[in-house]
Amino acid sequence: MSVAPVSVATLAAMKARGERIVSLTCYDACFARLLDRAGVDLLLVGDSLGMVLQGHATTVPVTVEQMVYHGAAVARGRERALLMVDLPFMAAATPERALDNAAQLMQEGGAQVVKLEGGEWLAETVRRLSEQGVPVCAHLGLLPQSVNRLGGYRFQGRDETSAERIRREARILEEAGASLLVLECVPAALAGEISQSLSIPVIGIGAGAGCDGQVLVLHDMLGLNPGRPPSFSRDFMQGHSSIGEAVAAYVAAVRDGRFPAAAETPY
Ligand SMILES: Nc1nc(=O)c2c([nH]1)NC[C@@H]1CN(c3ccc(C(=O)N[C@@H](CCC(=O)O)C(=O)O)cc3)CN21
Ligand SMILES: CC(C)C(=O)C(=O)O
Ligand SMILES: [Mg+2]
Repeated sequence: MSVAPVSVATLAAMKARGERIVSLTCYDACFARLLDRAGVDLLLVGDSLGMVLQGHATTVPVTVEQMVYHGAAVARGRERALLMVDLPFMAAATPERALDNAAQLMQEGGAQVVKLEGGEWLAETVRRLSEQGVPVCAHLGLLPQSVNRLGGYRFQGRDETSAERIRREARILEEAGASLLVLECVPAALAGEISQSLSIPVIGIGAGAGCDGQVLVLHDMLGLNPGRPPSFSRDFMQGHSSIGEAVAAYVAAVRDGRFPAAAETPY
């Protein structure tokens, strides 16, 4: 028996009902099948694959072609879960480039939602994409594609000026037509406030339990991070003897609001 596939409308309805949205990154068909069957709602083919799979120090080297390759693999494994793909570094540098690259991600890469990193400057791009029928996920807070400007992977929005900028940009991108928002590494109070004030679902990573949903990098939550895992992650293999069990435990913990706990909420 098949199940109704998840759409951005499904996620909006979940937010309206107060049901938490469960998301993980996913880069291949095998994991897509496993995560889909475990009840993950939203699969993100993240450009984090440049670090996790390819061994780069940042996500900057990742290309649109590589996102298409992994997107298509995940698309072949999924059935119910919605498939979101990152536009990688510089792929949304102009609205025209963003439209061309989003077309490729959707037509060849199986993307059902396209995610892009950045604030107010992307409003026109979000409007154009959404006019063309592309569901867009905005991404604010820590922007890993800007690591060379930022000088490291640090929490954002910790002072009032920067918090107010994130609030404002979230509003602007929603008004421009974004269907979803990812908030990465921002204080829980700020993320909770933005989640309540926006009508679109807000998915947090390192952003506390007050968001409408949670996302983690798959390898981090399976304890496969070779270095020190980010402080906001949890190793769900602890106490579980299979990957399927660990993923099911993550799904249940997010749904019940048990993840992230205080220990995984640095600010
Ligand atoms: N494996 C992996 N996990 C991720 O969450 C992730 C990636 N890769 N690659 C792309 C971005 C980069 N991200 C990162 C990477 C490191 C930290 C980190 O170590 N943060 C410190 C806090 C730093 C500070 O605010 O001073 C931490 O302890 O969490 C955070 C986000 C999130 N994304
Ligand atoms: C960390 C998430 C949100 C992401 O953008 C990625 O995995 O690339
Ligand atoms: Mg990304």
